[in-house]
Amino acid sequence: MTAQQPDYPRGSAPARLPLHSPRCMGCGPDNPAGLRMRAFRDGDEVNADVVFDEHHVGAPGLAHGGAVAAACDDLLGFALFVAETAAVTRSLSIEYLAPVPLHETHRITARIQAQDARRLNIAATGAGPDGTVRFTAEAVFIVVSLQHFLRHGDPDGVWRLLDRLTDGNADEALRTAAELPEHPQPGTEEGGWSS
Ligand SMILES: CCCCCCCC(=O)SCCNC(=O)CCNC(=O)[C@H](O)C(C)(C)COP(=O)(O)OP(=O)(O)OC[C@H]1O[C@@H](n2cnc3c(N)ncnc32)[C@H](O)[C@@H]1OP(=O)(O)O
Repeated sequence: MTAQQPDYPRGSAPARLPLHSPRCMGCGPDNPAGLRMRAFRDGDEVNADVVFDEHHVGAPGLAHGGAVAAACDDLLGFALFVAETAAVTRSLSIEYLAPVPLHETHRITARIQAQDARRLNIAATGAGPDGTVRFTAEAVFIVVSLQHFLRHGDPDGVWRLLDRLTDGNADEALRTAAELPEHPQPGTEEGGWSS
């Protein structure tokens, strides 16, 4: 059985955020073993519903702790749209407060707690259908330039992501990134997604 991400069932006027990639383990619709989360921005918060299924089993009937951590990491990454900077997870800490049953919808909500130079502290909560918080996450993200992804990842995939984020201006974004220092400061023009 495959997790079916429900349409956005709660809240008001959320803005759907772009995928990290079609095969992203957290948000990619084309990853059959993925979590297929659909992330939304609601003011300074981001959220997504996740339904763990047989691909994500730990103990029988329950989600694997690593799958819960993956869902949190992916949603925390969407908070970068609020910060308007590219960054990567440096540390991630999960509190598993209660078992997470398969096939139940969990709403994960994340918010930036603090930003200091290149360091972003981002926190999330994950609640079951009755609103009970079953897990929380705290992470440190470190701001990086686009060169980080070009140097270490798949340049074609980065190009496609940028093309979506910049309305077809990936060429210019990548050209500009190539002229930037490796680690721009957040809040500067160089630190933004469009740089
Ligand atoms: C484009 C789509 C984006 C989607 C985002 C999805 C999020 C993800 O899942 S990313 C995947 C998992 N993460 C990774 O692959 C990251 C791998 N790690 C790295 O590449 C490097 O360690 C990297 C870039 C984070 C930092 O490298 P480097 O620049 O050498 O860092 P380093 O000098 O050690 O530390 C940088 C700063 O962070 C601080 N810092 C580092 N770790 C921590 C920590 N755990 N807590 C607090 N501060 C820390 C350091 O003190 C330092 O601060 P300052 O600049 O003030 O001196």
